[in-house]
Amino acid sequence: MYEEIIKLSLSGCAVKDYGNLKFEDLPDDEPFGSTKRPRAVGLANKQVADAVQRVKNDGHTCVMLGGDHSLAIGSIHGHAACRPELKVVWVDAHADINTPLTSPTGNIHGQPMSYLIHELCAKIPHMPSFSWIKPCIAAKDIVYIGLRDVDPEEHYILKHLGIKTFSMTEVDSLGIAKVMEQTCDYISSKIKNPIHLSYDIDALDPSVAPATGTPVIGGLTYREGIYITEYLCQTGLLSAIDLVEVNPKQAKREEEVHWTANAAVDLVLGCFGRVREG
Ligand SMILES: CN[C@](CCCC[B-](O)(O)O)(CCN1CCCCC1)C(=O)O
Ligand SMILES: [Mn+2]
Ligand SMILES: [Mn+2]
Ligand SMILES: [Mn+2]
Repeated sequence: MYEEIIKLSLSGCAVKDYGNLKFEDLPDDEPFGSTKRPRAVGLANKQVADAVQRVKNDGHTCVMLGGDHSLAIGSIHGHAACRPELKVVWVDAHADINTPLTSPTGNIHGQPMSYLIHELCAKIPHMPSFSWIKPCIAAKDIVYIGLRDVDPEEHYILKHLGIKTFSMTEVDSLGIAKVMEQTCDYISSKIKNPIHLSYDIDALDPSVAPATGTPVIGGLTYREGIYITEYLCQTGLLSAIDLVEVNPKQAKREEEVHWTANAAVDLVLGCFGRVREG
C-alpha cells in the first residue's frame, strides 16, 4: 500500500504517513456470545479512533487503509469527534449493520455501523473494550452504494430506520452518474457537510477485486467504482476515506493480488483528484 503514498505524492498531494498501527495479539480473547474477538477489535478501534482524530485535528483528509471493515468503527468515531456533522457514504456489497445479536456469523466486520448509529444504541449489548464507543451518526446521515448481499435482519434495520440505499439494482436502473447525483443531493441538500467515504473493496466485482474476504458476484465495474471517487472528490467535501478488505491471503494467484491492490490504489487516487482524462 506504500504505492498509494508514493503515487499520491507524485500527483502533487502533500502526503503525511502517520504510520501503521500495531494491534497486539490477545490470545485468550473469548467470544462475547457469538461475537468473535471482541477485545482485540474493541482495543484496535480505540487506537484507530485516536489516530483519525489526530489526523483530522492536524487539518488533513484522512485515509485509513485496512484491514477489515470493523476498523470503520474507530475511523468514523474518530472523524465524528472532530466533525460531528459528517455524512457517511458506505460503498460495499454488504450493509455491515448487523448488531451483535443479529449477526449470523459473529464477525464484527459485518457489524460496524450498528455500534455507531444513535437509533440502534438500545440494541447493542455492553461488550468488553467497546464501552468507549458512543453512537455518533444518525440514520439520515448515511447512504449505501453497491449493496447485493444483505442479511434479512440487516434489511429490516435498513427499512425500519429509513436508511438511503442504492443497491446494485439501482446502480443498474439509474446508472452510476444518477446514483452519485442523488447521493450528493441527499447528503448535502441543505448545507455542505463533510463526507466520510467508507469503501469496501468488495463493492467492486470479484473479476476486478478478487483478493478479498467476502466476494459477491454482480459488483461495480472498475469504471463505476472509480466514478464514485471522482464524483465525491469534485464535491470538495471528502474529509476521510476508509479503503478496506483488501486481503492478499484470499487471492488464488499472484495476479489477483495485483488486480485488487491496483484497484484500491486507483480508488484512493480518484479521491484525491486523479482524473482519467489525464
Ligand atoms: C452479509 N453479512 C455477512 C458478511 C459481512 C461482510 C462484511 B464486509 O466488511 O466484508 O462487508 C455474511 C453473512 N452471511 C455469510 C454466509 C451465510 C449467510 C450469512 C456477515 O458476516 O454479517
Ligand atoms: Mn470483511
Ligand atoms: Mn464491508
Ligand atoms: Mn463487504
